[in-house]
Formats: sequence, C-alpha cells, structure tokens
Amino acid sequence: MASSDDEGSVEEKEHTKKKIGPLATAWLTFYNIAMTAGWLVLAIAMIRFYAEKGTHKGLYRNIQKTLKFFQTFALLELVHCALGIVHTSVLVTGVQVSSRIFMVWFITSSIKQVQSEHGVLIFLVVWTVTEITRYSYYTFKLLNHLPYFIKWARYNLFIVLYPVGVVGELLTIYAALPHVRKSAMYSLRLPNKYNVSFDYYYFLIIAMCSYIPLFPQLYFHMLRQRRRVLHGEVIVEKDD
Ligand SMILES: CCCCCCCCCCCCC/C=C/C(=O)SCCNC(=O)CCNC(=O)[C@H](O)C(C)(C)COP(=O)(O)OP(=O)(O)OC[C@H]1O[C@@H](n2cnc3c(N)ncnc32)[C@H](O)[C@@H]1OP(=O)(O)O
Repeated sequence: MASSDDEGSVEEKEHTKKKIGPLATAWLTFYNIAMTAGWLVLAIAMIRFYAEKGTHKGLYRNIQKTLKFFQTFALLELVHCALGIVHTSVLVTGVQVSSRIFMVWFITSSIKQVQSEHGVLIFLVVWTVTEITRYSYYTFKLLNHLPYFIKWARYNLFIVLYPVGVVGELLTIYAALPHVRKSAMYSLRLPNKYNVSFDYYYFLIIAMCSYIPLFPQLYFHMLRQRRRVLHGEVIVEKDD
C-alpha cells in the first residue's frame, strides 16, 4: 500500500502530467481531428473500392497516396512526446511509428509485387479501424465529451487487432523476400567505394525477428494503459 507521501507524489505526478496549455490543446485537437478524418477517408475509399471491384487487388495502389500522407504525418507524435504535450513513452511511440513508416515506404510502396497480398489487406483494415478509434478517442477526450464506447473500443479492440495486424505485416514482409533477393534492392555489394556491404534481404529477416522482442513491449504497454484507464490502476511508468 503506498504511503500518503507516495500517494501524494503519485497524485501530484498524475495531476502535473495532465496539465497542457491552451495552445497545445488546440494543436492536439486539430491534429487528432485531421488524423481521424484522414483515416476515415481511407476507410471509405477502401470500402468503395471493394464494393466496385469485388477484390482487394489494386486496392493499395488506389489508396497509397492518402495512406503515405497520414501515416507519415504520425511522425509528429514523436514531437508531441518529446515536447511533453503528450504524456506517453517516446520509445514505445517511436517503435510503433517507425514500424508503420517502414511497412508503408520500404515494403509495400517499394515492392509493388506484394501490394495485392492478403497480408496487406489485413494490416490496412486493422490499422484503419485502430487509428479511427485511437484518434477519435483523443479528440473526444480533449473536448471533454468522451463517449464510453469510444473509450471501451480504444482499450479493448487492440487486444485482438494488434496481433492480427502484426500477422498481416509479417506475411507481407515474408512475401517480399523473394522479390528483394532477386532484385537486390536497397542493397550494397562489395567491392564499392564505401567498402561497406548491406543486404536488404537479410535486413528484412532481422526486422521480422525483431517483432519477437519488440511487439510484446508494445502490447504489454497497451495492457497497462488499459488497466490504468478502464480499471483505475495507478501505474507510474518509469520515464523513458
Ligand atoms: C526501422 C526499421 C523498423 C523495422 C522493425 C520493426 C519492428 C516492429 C516491432 C513492433 C511491431 C508493431 C506492429 C504494429 C502493428 C499495428 O499497429 S496493428 C494495428 C493495431 N495497433 C494498435 O492497436 C496499437 C496502435 N498504436 C498505439 O496505440 C500507439 O501508437 C502506442 C504508442 C502503441 C500506444 O499509445 P499511447 O499514446 O502510449 O497510449 P494511450 O493510452 O493512447 O495514450 C497515453 C496518454 O497520451 C495521450 N495521448 C497520446 N497521443 C495523443 C494525441 N495524439 N492527442 C492527445 N493525447 C494523446 C493519451 O490521451 C493518454 O493520456 P492520459 O490517459 O491522460 O495519460
């Protein structure tokens, strides 16, 4: 049981962490509304494409500009953490955002042969549902009118969507391997003027293996957030 001093320090920490200025609040409100709208546009475009074509083949090419813009715009979340206007782990956010940027720019948009893989459809659908939920949660929270079902969705859907999204990403990277091996894309063979070699094929295998230690960190972080927000558990995260 924490002593009154500890409770005080924890309460103070909880209280001080929540205070952000009106400018930061206005920016975050705009940012979250824009991101919610962007991912909603993506969702509508995906639904319309599938309704018209009856297949996901060609879907990625149809939505990739919008996806690239809004997923890359999410890099700002690292700035939010670094500036302290959002109280969450820079490390966790960094791994999450970099994995998305990697999937969009260095796998799916770079290797056209994988764009019709089922793995791409899986992660596109999962990302879209997740981000609409997440950004609308932040928006309503900032506006102090948070419907419970949005809060419930934010801290429950990930339990299934996170692993499903990871499966979709891993299937896509795996499907890319033969094309990367054949094309030697993004690779540097010796001899060269830098006297350095780099093989993107083996980098992708290492990236796939890195999901094993990294994904559980993100998942347990979300489970801690869930306990804190839905069950009022006071979790004092060590500062990253
Ligand atoms: C370079 C090569 C790399 C290759 C290697 C790759 C390896 C990768 C391994 C990892 C694999 C990950 C794969 C990912 C797959 C998917 O995403 S599948 C889709 C499903 N995914 C999810 O459900 C997770 C979605 N992502 C997130 O939730 C976040 O990105 C997060 C960082 C993982 C967790 O978010 P976090 O902010 O830490 O938690 P919250 O509880 O939401 O927020 C904490 C507090 O911060 C406030 N906040 C955060 N952002 C904002 C904001 N934009 N605006 C306002 N407020 C914000 C939030 O309100 C909370 O505040 P308090 O409740 O007051 O504390």
